[in-house]
Amino acid sequence: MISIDTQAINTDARDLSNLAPAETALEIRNLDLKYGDKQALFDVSMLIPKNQVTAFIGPSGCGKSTLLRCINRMNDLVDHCHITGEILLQGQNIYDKSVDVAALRRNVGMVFQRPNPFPKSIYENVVYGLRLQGINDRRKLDEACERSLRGAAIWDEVKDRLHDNAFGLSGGQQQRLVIARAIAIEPEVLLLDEPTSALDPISTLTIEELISELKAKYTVVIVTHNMQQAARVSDQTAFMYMGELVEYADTNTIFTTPKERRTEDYITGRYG
Ligand SMILES: Nc1ncnc2c1ncn2[C@@H]1O[C@H](COP(=O)(O)OP(=O)(O)OP(=O)(O)O)[C@@H](O)[C@H]1O
Repeated sequence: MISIDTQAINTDARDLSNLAPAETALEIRNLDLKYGDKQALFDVSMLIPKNQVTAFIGPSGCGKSTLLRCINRMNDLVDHCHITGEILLQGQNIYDKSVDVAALRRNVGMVFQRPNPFPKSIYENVVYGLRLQGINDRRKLDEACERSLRGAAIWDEVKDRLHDNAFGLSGGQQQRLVIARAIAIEPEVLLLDEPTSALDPISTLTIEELISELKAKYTVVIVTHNMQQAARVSDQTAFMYMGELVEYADTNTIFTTPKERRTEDYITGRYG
C-alpha cells in the first residue's frame, strides 16, 4: 500500500449499493459513453451520497473527467458524443428530453483544473450567476457576495478589494474565488475536476480544507490524480480503469483493503 495517512480518512463505512433515497444525491445507472466509435465509459452504475465528498481516481485516460462531465451534461458540448443510461438527480433523469440544461448546470456547479475567473472585479465574478438570473438588487448581491466568499474561505483576504480585478489574485485565491462564484447560486452538487493540480502545496491544502467544509452544504464530487488528496478529502472513492468503474467503496476500504486486484495495483503504484 502507498503511505496514506489513514488517520485523516473518514472511517464511516456505509453500504454504497443501498442508500436510502433521502441520502442519495445522484444515481448513475448503466451509463455508456462513446466519443465517435471510441467507447470511454462502460456500464457505470453508482449511488453518490448527499453531503459527502466522492472522489474519482484512476490512471490517465480511464474516464474520470468524462464521468464527471456527464453529471452536468458538459459532454453535450462535444461533437459525436453519444451517451446511454441515466443519471438521476432528485429522482429525475438529467438526460430526459424535458430537462432544462441551463437550470441543471445552475444546480450542478463545476470548477476546473485551472482557475478561470472572468476579466472582471472580484465582486462581479461572484455575483455573475445571480445577475444572469436577473437579480440586480444591490443589497441581495452584497449579501450573496459576502456569504459566498466566506463559504469559499477567501472573504478575509479580499474584503477590502472587492472591486479590484480578479486577475490580481494568486492562483490559489483565484480558485477559491471560482468556488465562491459556483456556490453563489446555491447549487446542490459541486463538481471539482482536479481543482488543485495547478496550485502550489499551501494553496492545495487550503482548498482541501475548504472541500471538507463545503460538504456540510453541498454534495461534492472530485476528480483527482493525487491519491493522498483522495484519501484526505473524500468519504468514498471510485476507482476507474479503462472506462469501467472497477471498485467503489468508502475511502478507508479502498486505500487499506481493496477487494479488486486492479485497485490494489493502482494504489500501490504498480501502474498509473
Ligand atoms: N472530447 C473528446 N473527444 C474524443 N475523445 C475524448 C474526448 N475527451 C476524452 N476523450 C477520450 O476518452 C477517454 C477518457 O478521457 P478522460 O479525459 O475522461 O480521462 P481521465 O481519466 O479524466 O484522464 P486524465 O486523468 O488524463 O485527465 C480517453 O481515452 C480520452 O482520450
